[in-house]
Amino acid sequence: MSAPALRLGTRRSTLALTQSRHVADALTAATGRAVELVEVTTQGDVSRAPLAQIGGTGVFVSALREALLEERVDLAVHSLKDLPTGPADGLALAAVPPREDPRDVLCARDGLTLGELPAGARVGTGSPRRAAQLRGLGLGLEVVDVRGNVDTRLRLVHDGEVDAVVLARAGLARLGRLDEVTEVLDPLQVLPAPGQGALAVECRADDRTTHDLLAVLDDPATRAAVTAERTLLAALEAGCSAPVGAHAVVAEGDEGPELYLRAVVASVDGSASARLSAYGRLDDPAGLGSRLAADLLAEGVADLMGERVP
Ligand SMILES: NCc1[nH]cc(CCC(=O)O)c1CC(=O)O
Repeated sequence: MSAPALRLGTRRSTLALTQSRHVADALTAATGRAVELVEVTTQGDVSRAPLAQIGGTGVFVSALREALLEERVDLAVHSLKDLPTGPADGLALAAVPPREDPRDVLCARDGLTLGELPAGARVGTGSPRRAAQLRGLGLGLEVVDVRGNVDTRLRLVHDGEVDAVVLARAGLARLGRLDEVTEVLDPLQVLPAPGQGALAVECRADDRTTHDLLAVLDDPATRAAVTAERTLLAALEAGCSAPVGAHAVVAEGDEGPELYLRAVVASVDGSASARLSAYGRLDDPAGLGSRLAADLLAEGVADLMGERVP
């Protein structure tokens, strides 16, 4: 008799379902186990209130985690950047699959790039990190707060509500919507969110069977990169509440592969920011993340806080 299907908890958005199917297929291909998708509604999907008011990006995650802990599902797939940095009691991050291109992109009317948008152009984003970095470019762009799924945001451009939106390339790639991209933003100008483009596969910490099965999906290079990014974020969250961007890659050093981590902390109004980068050992990504966070705090980034951003 074959083992029962694994139950994979997922949000209902098209992006979440696409990501979850991708993980389900990879798991079946690698292990032969059938995987069934179980849709879980989260408050972040239902409410149109600003994310800050309903508890930040964690709202996308907590309903899935409850379903796991209540044993309604065996595993859950999240966008890693939506996962709070703190420890999750009773849960394990069983796999971090290979990451998509983590960069942000511009989707603008008439094929325009950032540099071609006229001063005063309205650029939609709900992310303080994107808003701060866009304002910091000094192009006179008007950042407009928008919410909703990827489809909704792209429609704002097509309907002429805004001149452009900034989105994660990874989400558009997974949805087959890369044709909407008018410019891939250089991380030297706009650094992505820690963990952007990566997925997180969680299971119950005491469920060794599922944990061991999921290990086949783990990509050590992606896990090292996002560990550095998220350790940096956690250290900065403790010290300041300004928008943070971070991106780590595995780079070839003189003595073999190492990690290269870049980060930015910006004031929400974009008037000030600090950018730093550092190399570190591939086998100690957390060490690199905390070191770069300490360097940024030593540069005084806690003073960039301004108005409080959750
Ligand atoms: N904030 C919502 C969210 N969470 C993950 C992605 C995209 C996929 C990813 O970054 O892995 C998006 C949309 C976006 O930022 O454009």
